[in-house]
Amino acid sequence: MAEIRLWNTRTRQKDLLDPIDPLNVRMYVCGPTVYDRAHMGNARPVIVFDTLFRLLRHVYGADHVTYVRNFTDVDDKINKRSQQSGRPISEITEETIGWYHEDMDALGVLRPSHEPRATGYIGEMIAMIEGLIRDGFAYEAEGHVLFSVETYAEYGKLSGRSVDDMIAGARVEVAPYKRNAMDFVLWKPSSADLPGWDSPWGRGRPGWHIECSAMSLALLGESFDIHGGGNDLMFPHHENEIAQSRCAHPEGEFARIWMHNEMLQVEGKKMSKSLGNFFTVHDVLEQGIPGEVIRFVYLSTHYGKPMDWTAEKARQAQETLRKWRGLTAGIEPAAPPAPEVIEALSDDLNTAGAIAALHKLAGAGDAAGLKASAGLMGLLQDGMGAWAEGPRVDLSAHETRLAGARAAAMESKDFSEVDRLKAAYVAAGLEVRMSKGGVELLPGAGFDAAALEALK
Ligand SMILES: Nc1ncnc2c1ncn2[C@@H]1O[C@H](COP(=O)(O)OP(=O)(O)OP(=O)(O)O)[C@@H](O)[C@H]1O
Ligand SMILES: [Zn+2]
Repeated sequence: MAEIRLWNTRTRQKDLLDPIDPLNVRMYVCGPTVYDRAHMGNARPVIVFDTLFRLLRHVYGADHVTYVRNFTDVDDKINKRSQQSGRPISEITEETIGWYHEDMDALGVLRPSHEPRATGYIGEMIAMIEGLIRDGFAYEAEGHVLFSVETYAEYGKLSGRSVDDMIAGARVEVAPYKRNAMDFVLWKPSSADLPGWDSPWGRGRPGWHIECSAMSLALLGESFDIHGGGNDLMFPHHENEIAQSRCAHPEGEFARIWMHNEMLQVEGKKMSKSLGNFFTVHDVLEQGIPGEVIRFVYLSTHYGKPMDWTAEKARQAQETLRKWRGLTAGIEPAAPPAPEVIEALSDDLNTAGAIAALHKLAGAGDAAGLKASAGLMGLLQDGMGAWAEGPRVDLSAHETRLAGARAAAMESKDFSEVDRLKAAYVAAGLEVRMSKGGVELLPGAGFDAAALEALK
């Protein structure tokens, strides 16, 4: 059996994955807050942990892995969206979850074993909060329940911060009823116009952090193998999850391995809704970029490194996938996938190394090995390759035509025909490269063969 090693934020080293129960390897990943379409940054953890899910299923057996990714469907951002738009909350969350499934399916992502919605686990959250109050880890104040960070000596250990650092670095909400500025909300009161549930502390709603603690406990138990999410969640969200879960169930370990993906960036800054520097997965798919091209681009960079999305990366990925789709058309995948690919993935999910191994398989003409190994990474899946089908247009005739027009224009000094052709090629989704050496036409993501046909 392949040995899987994963970088563990908690221990700051690559740890061997030694499942608590190899017959049920368990992973929890923080999912989206559902009030808007997922942006390209949000897709990164989804693709990363889907690839890990696929590897775990391969190594331990598809029936021996439980993967939970939640939907946060109660949150102040959702309330605000509802108030601004005048639409009911349930309508917004249902619609957003539908979009999320559509978009992630298009990226070749498997549905997790469970996709719990926070609103389905309010009773479990209340029970956990009651236990925390009973055991002295939390207190009630003015209708709120707060977790007292001073009661948990290891608070801040995951991200390696002291409580003083955290106070200095974080935008902590100062409230008169807090005993310590770092204490965080487990439960808060709801006015009549906000969603609320009856509780021992009056009608209210949960804080964000307790949602993940309650859902992971209900579906995975007190101890499980892997917890994942973006590194933007490490503090405070994951510190708070740990504090709540470890104090509510001191006999359990909560999560053994903590994995954090780095951010998708735009000009050196995290792509985020608050900065407004985002574009959605839906936008990119609508531009005609196939989902598996997006997936390939993401997997080309190790999850632990920041990355940018660029049109050039997408173009190269599309070219490679087109070639590989041609090579593997009608071929049955070999079983099992190539050992080099499994080895790379087992080394802290080295997807870039695995893609290098796929290139070698393709270079050696091992179509069956390529298909099986790419399949393990969610690439070259059946039913996702329609974009690569259909007759390939012979661009060489167009290249000759443009080169001829240019040669004529050099003589006549009238470049109007060259300009007309160039504009038509660009409009058809081609990239036009003209140098002294010659003319090259490269199909981009939005390539439209029909538009070329129409070119007179
Ligand atoms: N730029 C990014 N790159 C990679 N992962 C990201 C990025 N932005 C958010 N994520 C991840 O997306 C997942 C969903 O998070 P969530 O729904 O809370 O995002 P969000 O709060 O809507 O995003 P934003 O940070 O833009 O407000 C989390 O695991 C988070 O770490
Ligand atoms: Zn979480």
